Amino acid sequence: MPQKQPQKKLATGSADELLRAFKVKVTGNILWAGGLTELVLSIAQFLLGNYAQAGAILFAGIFFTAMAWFYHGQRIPIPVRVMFIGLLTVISVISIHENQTLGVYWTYPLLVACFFLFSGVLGIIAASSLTVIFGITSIYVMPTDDGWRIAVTLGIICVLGSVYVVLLSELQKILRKLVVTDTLTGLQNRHLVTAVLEDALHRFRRYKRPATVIMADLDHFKKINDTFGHLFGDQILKQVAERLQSVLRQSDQLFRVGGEEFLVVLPETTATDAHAVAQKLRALIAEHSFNGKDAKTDITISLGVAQLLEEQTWPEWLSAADNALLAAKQNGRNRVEVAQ
Ligand SMILES: Nc1nc2c(ncn2[C@@H]2O[C@H](COP(=O)(O)OP(=O)(O)OP(=O)(O)O)[C@@H](O)[C@H]2O)c(=O)[nH]1
Repeated sequence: MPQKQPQKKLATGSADELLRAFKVKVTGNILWAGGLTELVLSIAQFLLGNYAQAGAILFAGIFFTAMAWFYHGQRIPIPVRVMFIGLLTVISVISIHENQTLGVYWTYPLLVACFFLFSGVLGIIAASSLTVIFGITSIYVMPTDDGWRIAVTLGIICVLGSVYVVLLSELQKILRKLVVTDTLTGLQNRHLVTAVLEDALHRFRRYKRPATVIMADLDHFKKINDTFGHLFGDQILKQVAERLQSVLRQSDQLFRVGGEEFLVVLPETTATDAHAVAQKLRALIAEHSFNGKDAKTDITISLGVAQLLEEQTWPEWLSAADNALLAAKQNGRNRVEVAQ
């Protein structure tokens, strides 16, 4: 039985872009909200007669609002985010020192904001640092019951937030895998094809490294479905995927790009070598029968090979392989054709 090779790790293209755009929006909104809240708070402190605090908060408010406006719709650099948290931490520490318990209220939202402003481990590090700083300050300023209570509740929020971040990152990994995986065969689906082809194109243009694609399509698959049923057809597709994968190298990428259509991207491979690979794939499918739950059948596959050419775009490259596949079908199926 052919061995299935592990899938390679790759960026998820548009799924990652969506996530990045969402993060940009969230961090941008936090900066806006933080800046505007500071402006309002500075007025309140001014009216209460706390002029030094009002001045510090006003400075922070103007700075953050300006940053939010400046980086509107863009990724906010980490140093700016660190400044945001750092400045508010200093203000909170002063506030705890001046107002005791009343000053502690602002530490909780600030702690939670760390998890939104920084992703993954960075968020946990930022929140832990704040917990330590606010905890020590509270115990120092209010050494009896209050200080310890505050330190413990801050610690609990930090731990819960960290657990949530880890959970979220695991969930993100699973979702990323689901987005790029064909659920029937376990192969990569067409989601990553563009990224992989563009990468090959880049290597070709920059380092003159060859790359070739093989477009493969099962022959008369409709007949298999019609004769044995769709479930049997699914079993065949799974087995075909396993057989194809078993022949390929670790560096080759196999995709299921359509119902009974597969794409192989072979980096560092010329059309001559890819033709040999395609022949091997063809023979592997044609030479042994496929066993489903209640039936057994023979099947063949047609393949089109195209090496990336100078001045070709990736859609033109793919289209060349498609045309070669069409030629293979027209010339009798169960054969390999190479793009001219
Ligand atoms: N079982 C199963 N069948 C599928 C799946 N996706 C597509 N198909 C079937 O694949 C068949 C493709 O048929 P055609 O496009 O006519 O191609 P063909 O019969 O293989 O003929 P040629 O490609 O010309 O050799 C259709 O019957 C689809 O229903 C799937 O996920 N599972």
